[in-house]
Amino acid sequence: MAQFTRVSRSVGLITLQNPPVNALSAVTRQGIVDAVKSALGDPKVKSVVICGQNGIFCGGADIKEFGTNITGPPLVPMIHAIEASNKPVVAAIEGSAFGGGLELALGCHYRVAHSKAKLGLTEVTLGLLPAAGGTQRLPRLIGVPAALNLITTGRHVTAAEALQLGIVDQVTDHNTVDEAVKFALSVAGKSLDARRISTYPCPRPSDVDALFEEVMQKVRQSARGAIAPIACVQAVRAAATLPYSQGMEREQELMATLFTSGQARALQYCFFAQRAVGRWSMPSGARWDTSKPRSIRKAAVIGLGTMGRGIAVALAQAGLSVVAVETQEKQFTEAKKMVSGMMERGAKRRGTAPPLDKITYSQNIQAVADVDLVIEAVFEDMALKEKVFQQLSTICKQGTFLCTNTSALDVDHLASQTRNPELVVGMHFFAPAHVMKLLEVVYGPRSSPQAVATAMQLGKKMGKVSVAVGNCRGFVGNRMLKPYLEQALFLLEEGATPELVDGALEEFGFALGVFKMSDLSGLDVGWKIRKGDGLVEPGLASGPSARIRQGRRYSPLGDLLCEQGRFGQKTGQGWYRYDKPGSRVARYDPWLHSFLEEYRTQHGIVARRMDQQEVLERCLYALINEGFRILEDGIAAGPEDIDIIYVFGYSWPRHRGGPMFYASMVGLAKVLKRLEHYHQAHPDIPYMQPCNLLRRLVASGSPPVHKWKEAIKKLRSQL
Ligand SMILES: C/C=C(\C)C(=O)SCCNC(=O)CCNC(=O)[C@H](O)C(C)(C)COP(=O)(O)OP(=O)(O)OC[C@H]1O[C@@H](n2cnc3c(N)ncnc32)[C@H](O)[C@@H]1OP(=O)(O)O
Repeated sequence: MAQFTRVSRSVGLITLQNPPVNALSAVTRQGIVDAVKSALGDPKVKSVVICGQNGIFCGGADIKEFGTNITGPPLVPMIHAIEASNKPVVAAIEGSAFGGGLELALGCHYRVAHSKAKLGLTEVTLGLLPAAGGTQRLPRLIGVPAALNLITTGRHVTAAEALQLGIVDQVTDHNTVDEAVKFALSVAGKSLDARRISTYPCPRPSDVDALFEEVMQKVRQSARGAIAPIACVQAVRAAATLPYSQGMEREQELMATLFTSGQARALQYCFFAQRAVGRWSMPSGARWDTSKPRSIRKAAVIGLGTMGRGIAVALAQAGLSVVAVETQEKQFTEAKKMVSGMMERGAKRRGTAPPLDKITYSQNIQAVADVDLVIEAVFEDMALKEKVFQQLSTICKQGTFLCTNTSALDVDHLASQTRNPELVVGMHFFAPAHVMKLLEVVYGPRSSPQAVATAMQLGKKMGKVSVAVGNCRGFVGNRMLKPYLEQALFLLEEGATPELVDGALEEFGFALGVFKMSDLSGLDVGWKIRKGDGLVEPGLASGPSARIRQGRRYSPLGDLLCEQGRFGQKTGQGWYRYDKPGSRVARYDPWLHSFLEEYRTQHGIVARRMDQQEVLERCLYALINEGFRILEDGIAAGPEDIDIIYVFGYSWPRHRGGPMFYASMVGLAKVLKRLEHYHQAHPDIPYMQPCNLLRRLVASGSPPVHKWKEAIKKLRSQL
């Protein structure tokens, strides 16, 4: 709702009251319409201020209403009535003014913002466009290039930048509402002719066609198949080329196509899923709201390889004191230099001072004796990690949380090396750890709720999206990646090329296809793991049995490349060829293609043609099937956890909502049918055998993704 009061005798104050973010729900819109009517009808009111309660102006349209039959007064005429008012209306912006919130402010005649406020037309991040006049007013106010930048990215601007761009008229460090009231008193009775943005001519760039063509090309490239940014460009083009009323019609038309699109549903699902993962629970019944985290002031990182360095930087940037330990001399010297460089570059980007003094370095593990939490990031070797955990358990003060950054190893086994296994959890960061947003917090059967709560809170402090998951080989992300990578190799054996597979996945929306990604990460990483698992058999025996290992189909292609020293980008050769070691542009490699042909001949495989559809189905459905197994095993609490891991850690295209959401959009029955088909065709690939949970969900009528958690609980209780 919205409340109308009169302050300073002649200022009508309209306060949006819809906690927590004053979203523009039907009731709130009705409240605003009524309050504006009261203010304009009150002869004592000479000017009006619109603000939001609890320090936040407005979080925009109520996203929860989008999937429903929307009632109440629409935003466009409501904002238009405010702009058309003959009494000056001032927006008092505290906290956030996002989406429809900023559009409401743009309908006001003046805007006063607190210095800490953030503003943005964020609709594009939800698969929409600013359809309450935002695409038509903003370019008229700040010009086409700046408006295009804000509208197509949805980025948040600070009050200072908003002032510089001309979005706000005044920035204050004081009480924003008081300042806005003063402002409103000062403009009462003044002409509003020059204050209604919709009446401004849109500044027309000299060569509109060339500008929009260039922007469209850039946006298409970065959108990776998302349609909303493209519609945003089209809407702004309408502002630059059409009168306001026709521009508004175009805005509405474009919005109508987006509103019901699967992409908007996917992006809105991601918005809520990202928040839902913070409300974690464990099979023991422990939960986010009943488990109290401990405050961590001083932390240690053991091992300053690539991951350890990134983790140390992330901790220091979050304001913690960090003890960084590396026992190897060469790595120690190199790491100190690298870490300082990373912090300096980060600080330069943010315009702050680098927190260099937050980190102390040591070559002696004893230096961690007084820290509150340790993150072990040594080489991925169980024997080495066991030793580190045994040492930590004796060195650290009572109650220190011991965390491992392992990406796949058994967290419970590491816990068993310590005196207090309840203090042990996994904190699985993604490279580069100071940049990537995802953190998997892995609990073992003995991890205490407090240890999980503490790791989750620490992740939040570091600006991460933290997801609590159970302990199994590869946890959620890497466990699901295995069948995906495996399928890609099998496709190559059967006749595909890295270009075909990567092309299909990149068209689907991944930033990099599976082979380019492997070249980037380094092929030797997986090779070492496979060697450890006893899967690698050097030499190339022929015949089908050479491709069966441990009773299931196996492709040695990756091993054969590694045997040739082809480790990917770092060696200049992998699945592609690079101009020199370390180069990033993947080029077609004739050697690889002859190698694949030779391999097929040697193994009696007749290459067949395959299309992008098969590539997508085999790679993605194998991954999704494993996702269902993870849900069945209770390793992830719900589909949202899996989806957020994939969107934030594995570049799954956000506009497709994550693998489990994608499966629900494709239709569970179809996913099941295709898995059955591929399993029949390839009975030696166990990953293709449809998971029981998937079968049971289909049998129970394929409930929508937001009902899976409940359905799984019910299915479990029937067992
Ligand atoms: C056409 C379309 C138009 C006109 C639109 O306006 S589309 C909506 C555009 N608005 C946004 O994109 C803003 C979305 N919200 C945020 O970015 C943030 O919530 C915030 C910056 C406003 C506040 O952040 P924070 O303080 O961290 O709080 P949370 O993000 O955790 O949010 C708190 C709860 O509020 C729910 N919420 C937030 N925004 C909306 C909204 N616009 N509609 C409905 N609900 C909203 C959010 O989901 C949290 O609730 P729970 O999920 O935890 O129950």
